Amino acid sequence: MTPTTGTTVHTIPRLEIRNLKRRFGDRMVVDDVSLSIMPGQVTCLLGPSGCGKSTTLRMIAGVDTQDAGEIYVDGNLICDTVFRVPPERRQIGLMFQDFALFPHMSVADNVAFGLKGPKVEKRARVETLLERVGLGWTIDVFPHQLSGGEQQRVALARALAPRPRIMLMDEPFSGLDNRLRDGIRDETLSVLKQEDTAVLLVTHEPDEAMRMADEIALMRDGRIVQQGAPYNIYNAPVDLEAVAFFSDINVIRGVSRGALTDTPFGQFLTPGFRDGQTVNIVIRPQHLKLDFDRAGKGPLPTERDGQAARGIVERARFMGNESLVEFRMDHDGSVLRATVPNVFLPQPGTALWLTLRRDRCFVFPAAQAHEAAMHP
Ligand SMILES: Nc1ncnc2c1ncn2[C@@H]1O[C@H](COP(=O)(O)OP(=O)(O)OP(=O)(O)O)[C@@H](O)[C@H]1O
Repeated sequence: MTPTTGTTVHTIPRLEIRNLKRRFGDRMVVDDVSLSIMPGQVTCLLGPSGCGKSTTLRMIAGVDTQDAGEIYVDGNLICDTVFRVPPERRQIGLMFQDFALFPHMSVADNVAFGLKGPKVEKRARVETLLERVGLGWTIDVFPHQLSGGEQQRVALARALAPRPRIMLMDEPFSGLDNRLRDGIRDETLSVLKQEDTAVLLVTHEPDEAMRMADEIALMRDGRIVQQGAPYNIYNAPVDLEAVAFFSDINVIRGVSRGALTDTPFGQFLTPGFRDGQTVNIVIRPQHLKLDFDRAGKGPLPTERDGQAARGIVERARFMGNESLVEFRMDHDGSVLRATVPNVFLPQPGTALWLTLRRDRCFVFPAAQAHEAAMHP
C-alpha cells in the first residue's frame, strides 16, 4: 500500500539508500545496506552497539563517504562514489543525544539559527514550531532556564526549522530520564508527522523502536537482517537472534527426523530440515503455560499446546506487572523461564508442569558449530 499523509499520496521515497558499503581497515562496517523511507514515515535502524548504525547515518548526512552504493532524495541522486552533494545542501536535519543549544542565545535565536529570509517570516516559523513542541512560552528565555526535556524539544524545533526533508536522529532520547522519555518520544513523533518529514532514527533499544517506528530495520554486523513493521518483526522474526533482541527467550533443542522433531513437549513439524539436523525451538517466557502437579501427573496433551513437561521451581521473582519463575526441567536439567501476569510466586522446590503455546514457538536451524559439537 502506498503511504498517505493527509490527502497527499507519495509514490517516490523521500530517502532511498541502495547497497551502501563502508569499510574501515579490513572490516566491512556497513555491508550492502539498502532501505527507503516515505515522507512522514519513521524508520528505526535498530541493532546492538557497533553494528554500523551511526556510520550509515553519517554517510546519509554527508559527513562520511561510502565506498559503494547510492543515496537518493525524492528520486534524485545526492551521493554515489563519484558525485556528492555537500552536507549543507542535502536538506537533512540532524538530532543527536548530545545535542547542544547555544547557551548565550535565547530559545528563539537558537531555533532561528539555520533559517534564512526576512525577519518576520523567521519569527513566524520559530513561533509555530515552539507552539508545536508545546514550548511557546519559552521564546525569550535562555537554555539554562529549561529542563533537559524542554531543551530536547527546543533542539527538535531547531532541527525542524529549515524544513528538512529528512531527519536523522541518533539515540536522541537516551540522555533523558525514563519518566520524561515516553512523553517526549510521543510529542516528537507527532511533530515529525505534522511536518511530513521522513525520519531515520538510530537506536539500540527495542522498546524505543517499537514505540516510534512505522518500520524497523534490524541491523547486525553491518547488514540489515530483517525489515518490516514492528508487529511483523516481533511476531515473525527471521532467526533466533532476532527473537532474542526483543525479549528473553527459552530454547528447546531437538533433532529432526522425517520432518518431525521430538521434544519433551511433544512433536514439532520441521519441514525443510535434513534428517539429523539440530533444531532450536524458541519461545518467549510469556508463552509458556503452567499447570499444577496432580500426584505426579500433568495436564493431558492437547493439539494446541502439545504435551506438558515437569519442572521444579528454582526461584520466583515479582517484577511489577508480572512474575518471573525459573524452572529446572526434569528431563534434561535445563533451565526454562516463564512469566505470569500479576503475582505468582511458588516456593522453590515446587513441581509444576509446563506447556508451550505452539502458535508462539519459532523453529530455527541450530548454528552449524553447535550441530557439529552435538553430532561429532
Ligand atoms: N572512523 C572510524 N574509523 C575506524 N573504525 C570506525 C570508525 N567509525 C566507526 N568505526 C567502527 O565501526 C563500527 C561501527 O560503528 P558505528 O558507530 O556505526 O556503530 P553503531 O551501531 O552506531 O554503535 P553504537 O550504538 O555504539 O553507536 C564500530 O566497531 C566502530 O568502532
